[in-house]
Amino acid sequence: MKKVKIIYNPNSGRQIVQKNIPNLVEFLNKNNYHVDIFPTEKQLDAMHAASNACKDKYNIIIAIGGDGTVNEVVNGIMDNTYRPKLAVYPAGTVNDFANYLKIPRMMDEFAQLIIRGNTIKVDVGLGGDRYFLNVAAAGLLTDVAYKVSSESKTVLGKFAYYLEGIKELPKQMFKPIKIRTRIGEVEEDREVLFFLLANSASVGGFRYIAPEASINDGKFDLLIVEKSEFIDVASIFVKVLIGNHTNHPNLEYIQVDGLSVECDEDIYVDLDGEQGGKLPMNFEIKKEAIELFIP
Ligand SMILES: Nc1ncnc2c1ncn2[C@@H]1O[C@H](COP(=O)(O)OP(=O)(O)OP(=O)(O)O)[C@@H](O)[C@H]1O
Repeated sequence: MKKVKIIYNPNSGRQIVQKNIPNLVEFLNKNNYHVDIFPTEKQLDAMHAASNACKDKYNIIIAIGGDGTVNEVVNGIMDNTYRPKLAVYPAGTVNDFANYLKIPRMMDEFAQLIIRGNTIKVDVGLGGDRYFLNVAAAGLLTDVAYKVSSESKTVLGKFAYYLEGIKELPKQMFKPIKIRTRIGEVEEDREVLFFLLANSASVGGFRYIAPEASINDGKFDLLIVEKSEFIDVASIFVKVLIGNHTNHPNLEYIQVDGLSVECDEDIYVDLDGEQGGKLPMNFEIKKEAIELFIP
């Protein structure tokens, strides 16, 4: 009998998906799976629960929540050499990675995905001492996520991010950060508004921000927006919506297997939508480190 651990955040997103959990458990039990559930109460609960599930040799972990919960579960799994297969049941406001993989939100479709058992090994990023599944980013707009309260996210969903983003634009728009990047042996001083390392193509609800990204190629897609005037940033933003921004003159878009960023300013790095410490930071990729259920 396969052992399944469900780790869920009762407060993520609009708290709709969580109502399906009893049905999911019943369905899995009927199909001969042993299921234990663990509701999180606070930060890092999901990480510890995932790490314990590895030690207790669960076959499958189902993470139910937003990108923050999924990030914690990934961190818990990556700390162990025995790694259960992971299924992400999206219940958050954005859930980029699950959207990218087209994971269903309907309970019966999601349950079928577990039973069918199709999986793919995906790359996992390491930023400093914390892992990330989808994105590491710093600069313009990245601290938006921290400024949106959990209540407003629950009510407004992902529009809360955009509303908060628009409010923040005038203040932060023209504040470039001085960084020194090292890619392989090449060091470069740059003034940038923003950079991100993406694993999948979809970040922050923008589906095509890293259009060439592949989740198992052992590479990150690095996108750097150089110091720019408002008009250029506006044109990049519009192009990002349809994914034809990558050859914009103010932007660099390349694939890398690692990156190191130095910076003298107090700049936070966002890992999968959560605060992940400050620059300077080294970023590495762990190729095909976790096995994920896919439709
Ligand atoms: N019971 C809880 N109540 C409040 N916060 C929690 C609880 N359990 C965990 N958390 C914290 O909330 C963070 C965010 O949760 P999660 O990502 O699941 O939801 P979200 O913020 O609604 O979704 P998204 O990340 O897609 O915006 C988690 O990283 C965790 O630290």
